[in-house]
Amino acid sequence: MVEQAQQAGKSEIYRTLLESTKAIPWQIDWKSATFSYIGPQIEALLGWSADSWKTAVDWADRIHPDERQHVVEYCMAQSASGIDHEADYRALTADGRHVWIRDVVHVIRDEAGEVNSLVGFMFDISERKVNEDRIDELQKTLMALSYQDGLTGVANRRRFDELLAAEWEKSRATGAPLSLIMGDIDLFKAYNDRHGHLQGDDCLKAVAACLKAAAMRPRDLVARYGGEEFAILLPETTRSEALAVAERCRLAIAEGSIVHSDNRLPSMSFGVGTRCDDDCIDMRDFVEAVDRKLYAAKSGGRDAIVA
Ligand SMILES: Nc1nc2c(ncn2[C@@H]2O[C@H](COP(=O)(O)OP(=O)(O)OP(=O)(O)O)[C@@H](O)[C@H]2O)c(=O)[nH]1
Repeated sequence: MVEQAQQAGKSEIYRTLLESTKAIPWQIDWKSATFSYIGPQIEALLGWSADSWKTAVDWADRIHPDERQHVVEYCMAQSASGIDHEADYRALTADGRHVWIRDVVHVIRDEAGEVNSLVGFMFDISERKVNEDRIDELQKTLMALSYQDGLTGVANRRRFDELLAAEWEKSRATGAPLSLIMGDIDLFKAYNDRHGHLQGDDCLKAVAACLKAAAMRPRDLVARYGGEEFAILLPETTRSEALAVAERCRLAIAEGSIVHSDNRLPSMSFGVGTRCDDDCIDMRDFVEAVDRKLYAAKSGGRDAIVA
């Protein structure tokens, strides 16, 4: 009698403890797939009353459709194999929102070793998920910034080098032409001396914008190669198409100006090269050859294109 009373007292303590935690305890009978217990705290979290959780189907129906199939299949397979497991998913609330849940599941076996029931805790991990999403976003932003020129916003040298290597390999493998334009602002030192370094910076930004507007295909890449030199990588672009892009760049700059001061932009010289099947030289030699053409355009009088 005393033992029974003690036992009942203990159960009461356990229940009080279970129902005062933030984690939500639950139990499912494996054979009938019905809830034998779920903590009343579930209502505060999701809005569904404890007695509305009758079967495993109620649980599955309240999982976000994007992860429902995966989560249900995974939990069923682990449970059937008698393996403790956990799953993260968005649970539907009674008012149509979703809350990120981590369900931690323990498999209880009977004396014969057969799965008898599942017991677990649901944890509200929405705050953690929000933080994880923020960290993911920050990482993406950092990644993008590490490939961007801080002044002009176009790709930086690092991005250019990586993409050139990748596009070079693609071009070699497929035989598709790959073109490169190298452009350098003419007499930029004099421009800086006349207008000041800050106006020089604005000039670089305006030039970058003109080049971006001229290289329009999705795979084209405008990069700041260094100082006042820019590179434009043009995958699957023939020599004559690349020449047309270079001419568009030259004209855009001739017509462009710095927005706030209305100062005209200095002219720009360009070298253009195309990797074709028959002149499969080394990638570095290719870049150097295009650079030599650029300097030929400079020594020929500037504001010119040499292909
Ligand atoms: N404002 C500004 N100037 C820069 C930047 N990077 C390089 N420059 C300047 O660009 C100028 C390049 O001068 P040079 O290499 O002598 O060539 P140039 O005067 O353009 O003459 P050519 O190339 O022969 O037409 C230098 O004065 C650099 O200081 C930058 O980020 N901002």
